[in-house]
Amino acid sequence: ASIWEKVPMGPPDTILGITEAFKKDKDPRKINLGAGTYRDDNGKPYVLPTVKEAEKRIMAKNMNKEYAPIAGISEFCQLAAGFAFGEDSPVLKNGLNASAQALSGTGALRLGSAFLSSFYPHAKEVYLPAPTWGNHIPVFKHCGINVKYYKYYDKQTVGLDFKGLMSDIMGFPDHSILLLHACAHNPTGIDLKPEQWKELSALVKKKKHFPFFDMAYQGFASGDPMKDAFAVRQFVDDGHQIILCQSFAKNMGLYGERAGNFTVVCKDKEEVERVMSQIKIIIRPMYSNPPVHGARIVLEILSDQKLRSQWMQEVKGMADRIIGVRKKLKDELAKLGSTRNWNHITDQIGMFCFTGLTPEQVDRMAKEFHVYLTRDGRISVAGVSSTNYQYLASAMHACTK
Ligand SMILES: Cc1ncc(COP(=O)(O)O)c(CN[C@](O)(C(=O)O)[C@@H](O)C(=O)O)c1O
Repeated sequence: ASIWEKVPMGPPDTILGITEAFKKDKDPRKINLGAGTYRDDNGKPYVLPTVKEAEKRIMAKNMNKEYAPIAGISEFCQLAAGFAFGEDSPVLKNGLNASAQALSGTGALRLGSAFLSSFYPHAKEVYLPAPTWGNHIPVFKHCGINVKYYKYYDKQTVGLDFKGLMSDIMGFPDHSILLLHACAHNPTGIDLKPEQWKELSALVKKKKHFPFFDMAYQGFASGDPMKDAFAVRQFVDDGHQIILCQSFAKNMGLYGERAGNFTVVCKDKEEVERVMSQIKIIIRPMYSNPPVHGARIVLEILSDQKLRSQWMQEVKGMADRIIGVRKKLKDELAKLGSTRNWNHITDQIGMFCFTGLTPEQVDRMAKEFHVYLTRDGRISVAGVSSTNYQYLASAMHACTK
């Protein structure tokens, strides 16, 4: 008998498993609306021109392939932190950010939960929005941090349940850890408005809660990275010492390069030293040090004003294409005679549209129409194009009328 005979078959990933099912489908009309990865209007992956230019410059430098430091390429970490907090933020000016390069957003989340698990001086449990990105749950649980939820999505209005959110957060014990999606909430595409972020910040301050920000889509929500960083900058301005997890997977199209940044905002430089020392102690036995190529690309782009502003245009172009497709899809549903209110398709923001389709309707979309989306009814809008939005609308209409 094999030593591993007791190993059970685990379930496929709720998100990445959709792509597997899509690949198996041979029907030419098939559409993949599962994983949150950008596609151009021809349904193809998009390598940003500024990324290609950055790679050319890196090649020309004939760099070596030595290990990066445990905490990664420090210029990358500083530029990434500046991109989030603002170059003129006191956090950067006074060197209060303990920042380490991470294996993209997931890696940063993992460092954050490991750090909290070892050092958070209050209850080791995190409150996640209901619903949230599926991977948030194991990222915390695997580090021994219990997960609970705060009200977020209002099924009736297919919008934000801000009252419910605020009353939950008011009711939690002081010093609770709150996971906050900085922009482009996944899976609902529903974000707080600036006024609501300010109200939430004041309440979090009153309750001494700990804000743990996940910003995986900066630039992808509104098309303006500075606007998308509003919540993070508001909370820091209000004096919260946040944790921030950043990903360059989407806004730079560096999915497979795993370029991310992890920051703990500290009270002074001495605290930064202590915190950095512990972050390095977590990283060393986990993966020792991060891959250099993705970080070098981000560094090339963020450190060159011309390349950086060209990149901002490219990010805006991606966000604008998604916004345009949302409108086309909503208008087509109306044209087909759907009597449902589909305003949420254009009210929502970022990579995802929370359609409101039930799991059974989602199953029909796959089985009868070869359209693949996650069972919570989320579609990755980037998978919709000017050549497939009509077919998609007809499938959605057929499953919901
Ligand atoms: C809220 C959130 N946070 C962090 C990440 C991590 O991303 P990465 O580690 O690649 O930087 C994702 C990606 N989530 C997906 O876009 C998605 O929900 O489809 C997809 O990439 C994924 O891995 O699931 C995310 O949606």
